[in-house]
Amino acid sequence: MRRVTPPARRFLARRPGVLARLALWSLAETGQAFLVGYGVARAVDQGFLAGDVRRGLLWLAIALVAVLFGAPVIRGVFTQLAGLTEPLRDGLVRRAVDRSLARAAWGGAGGTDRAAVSRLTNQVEIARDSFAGLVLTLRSFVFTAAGALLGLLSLHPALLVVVLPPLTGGLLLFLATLRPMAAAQRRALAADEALGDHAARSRAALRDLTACGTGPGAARRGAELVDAAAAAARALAGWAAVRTAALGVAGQLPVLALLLAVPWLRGRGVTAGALLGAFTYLVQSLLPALHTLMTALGAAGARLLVVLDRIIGPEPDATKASGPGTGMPAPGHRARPKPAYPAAPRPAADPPDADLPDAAGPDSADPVGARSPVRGGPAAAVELRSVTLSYGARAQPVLDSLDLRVAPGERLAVVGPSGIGKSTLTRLVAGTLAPSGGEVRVAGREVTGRAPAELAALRVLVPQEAYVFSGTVADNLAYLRPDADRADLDAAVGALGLRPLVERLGGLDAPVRPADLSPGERQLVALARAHLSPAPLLLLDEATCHLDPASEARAEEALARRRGTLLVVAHRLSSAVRADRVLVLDGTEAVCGTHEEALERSPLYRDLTGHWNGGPARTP
Ligand SMILES: Nc1ncnc2c1ncn2[C@@H]1O[C@H](COP(=O)(O)OP(=O)(O)OP(=O)(O)O)[C@@H](O)[C@H]1O
Repeated sequence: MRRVTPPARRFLARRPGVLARLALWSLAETGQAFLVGYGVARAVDQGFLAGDVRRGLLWLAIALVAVLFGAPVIRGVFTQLAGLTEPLRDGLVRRAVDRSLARAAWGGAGGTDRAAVSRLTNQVEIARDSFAGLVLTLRSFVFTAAGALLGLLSLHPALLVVVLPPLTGGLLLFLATLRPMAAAQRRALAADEALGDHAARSRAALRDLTACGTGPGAARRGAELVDAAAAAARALAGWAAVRTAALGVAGQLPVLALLLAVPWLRGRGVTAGALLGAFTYLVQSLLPALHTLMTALGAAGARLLVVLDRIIGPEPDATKASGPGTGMPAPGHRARPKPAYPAAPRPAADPPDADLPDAAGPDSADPVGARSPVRGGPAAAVELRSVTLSYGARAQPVLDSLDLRVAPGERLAVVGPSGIGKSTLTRLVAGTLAPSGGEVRVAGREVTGRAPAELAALRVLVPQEAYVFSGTVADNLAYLRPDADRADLDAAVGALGLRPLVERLGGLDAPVRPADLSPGERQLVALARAHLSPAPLLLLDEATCHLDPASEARAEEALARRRGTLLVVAHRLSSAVRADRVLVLDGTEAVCGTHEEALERSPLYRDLTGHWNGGPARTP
């Protein structure tokens, strides 16, 4: 109230003409309210009870004309009302836009004010409608009540003694609920905005969520916000119930009091006509006006205060806007930018290979919670046991009873014609696809059904379409290893041949706009990120397809030098030749061996190498 009152006063003070015209039309309402009860009272006392039917009918006709006169009065009021509501709406829109632009300017990229849409549309409309409703009802109540109370006084002062106490008592009771109701309304709006903000951020970060496997975390946060919004709405409904009870008391008690006081009033000389007139005032004018006022004040008034405060009140503290639970950076957050979900599960910050079964001692940390099933010997880096995969109950299997064992530190190239199942195999090994039959193990641990965070500790999958997010170069590189220092980042940049790109962008702290990078450059960034990852298994699914042969060779060599196992879906002969072994997928057949063995045993591989060499198929 304190914050909203001064600008509201200034707003009204600038429009004396509109207010004067509104008051004139409202005065007509006072006369109308007065005449309705007064006409009924005189019709009874001086007309029908006095045996003068004509006079009675004349007074009734006067009361009727007063009622009918209500229509042009309301029309006049509405015409003047637009002179208040429309400038208010324009002013609020201007204010909301100014504020959002200012926030965007402070926040820079990612610092935009996502609640602005809610303020510009929903909240401004709420303010305009609530303000119009309030002006209408408040004004109507004041002028109608003045007419009705004047009428009661003119009929008999004793009538006021009976009617006023329950009326004011009910009003006061009602006014006492306004403050807690406004607080509940504020909480409900805040919860609504937080939910909207979360939904907008989640939509913008869908790729991050999928890439990092943080979808369940974001969904949990969304569910919390939905619960909070529901709780706020319930609290609001609770106060609305209290207000309705207060309304009942204020609305019905005066009539009841008047009924009970009839003998007492008669004893004080109140005539039957005056009593009827008093009931007319209550039932026809005062109580309906009071009812509308209470409803409007309780709902529209509380809403208006809260919404005005959000639009013209002080800026919320940006640092508080994203509490620790939100997992979202605050608008204007300038500290080292992180991907949209910093709480995303990341691989354990152990040194590289700490997770390798052969590197881990008996007491070393076991983030996945399982050990090699083979006692005394190192588990295979990748192990497929009779793995079958069909995309559908009746579909032909893409992989059929495939057995494979890749030793720790080995480099395996997977080759085969388009659509044969190479990506399917990498997704199975990565644990993002469950086999229809058989078992997939990475570092001795079955991957199917594991939580994304556990999978992230075991392997990194770099797909063909490399993912680069808005942030600095360093953010992008260190995403899978947040504790990497400058020397680590620099080493990865050098190893992957990324230095010209980093220099062109302006160094490790320079911002990256993914759209400004070529597909090959994006692949280099993704490969350097994978290079830094502590996960012991690297899966490259045509992750170098946009690189020239020299860059590809350099990247693959760097990734192979990194301690750990490398599984590469190859699209060039050189890639297969560099590998320790080649897995040739050929429908239901699969051949696995060194390059020479594969050439010898697989006609398909011979065809492929012939094609890759640009010449006819080669037979050894
Ligand atoms: N989600 C899916 N639903 C149904 N079928 C799919 C799905 N994903 C892949 N397939 C089918 O499975 C087969 C193997 O696809 P996969 O992407 O694994 O082949 P690939 O060897 O990686 O092909 P490419 O070299 O063209 O990338 C294809 O016939 C493909 O149409």
